[in-house]
Amino acid sequence: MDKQLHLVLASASPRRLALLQQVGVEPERLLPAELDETPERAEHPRSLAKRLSRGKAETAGRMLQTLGDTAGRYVLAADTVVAVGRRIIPKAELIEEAHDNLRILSGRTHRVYTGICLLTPSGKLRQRLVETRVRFKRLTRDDIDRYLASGEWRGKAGGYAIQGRAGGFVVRMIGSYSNVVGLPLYETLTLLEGEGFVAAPGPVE
Ligand SMILES: Cc1cn([C@H]2C[C@H](O)[C@@H](COP(=O)(O)OP(=O)(O)OP(=O)(O)O)O2)c(=O)[nH]c1=O
Repeated sequence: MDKQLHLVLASASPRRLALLQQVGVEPERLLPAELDETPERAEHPRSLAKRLSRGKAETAGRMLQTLGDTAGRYVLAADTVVAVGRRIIPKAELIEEAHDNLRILSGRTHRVYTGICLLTPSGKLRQRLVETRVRFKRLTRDDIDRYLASGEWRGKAGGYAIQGRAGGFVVRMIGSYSNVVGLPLYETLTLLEGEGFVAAPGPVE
């Protein structure tokens, strides 16, 4: 027997929604939470991903309270951070930032951390932090120029999207692929199943 939770996805990311739907989870509502994503001084990338995912869930939870819409609601949020060692490779908004990011990632192994946070109707926070290691090929000037022209880097942690052209830069990956795209599916399902979620049988559209 399937059991859907009354789930609110605190995200503006179409990729996070698509990943959830891929495994049969259909949020009842989307409630993006805008947050200042600036790291604290010397903050470790994994702490940042954890802190921001929690902040997004709590912010959306407060918004629901204001709207008087909390009864039985679960809130799910995530945050993805790319890092080389302790160095955070920021989300690229400008082409110059994307260029600098790709130069750093070229020929190196980096880590992608996604924090996920589930806020339950009784106010409990359930959190996970998932890490994937990714090694990029050495990028030529041409690789970088073409990638910048694609625009796929915009708004992406680390300045790239593995689900697009940058998939062709990946020499090796250890860990969850969905974690890199922005929502680690195994760990997310485990959290939801811990709260009683059971996916509907049969193929997902
Ligand atoms: C590394 C990588 C990141 N990303 C995306 C996932 C996230 O959307 C984004 C990281 O930024 P986030 O701040 O984690 O998420 P967001 O601001 O896009 O969405 P929201 O906070 O509303 O949930 O980068 C990819 O799509 N592919 C990749 O390969």
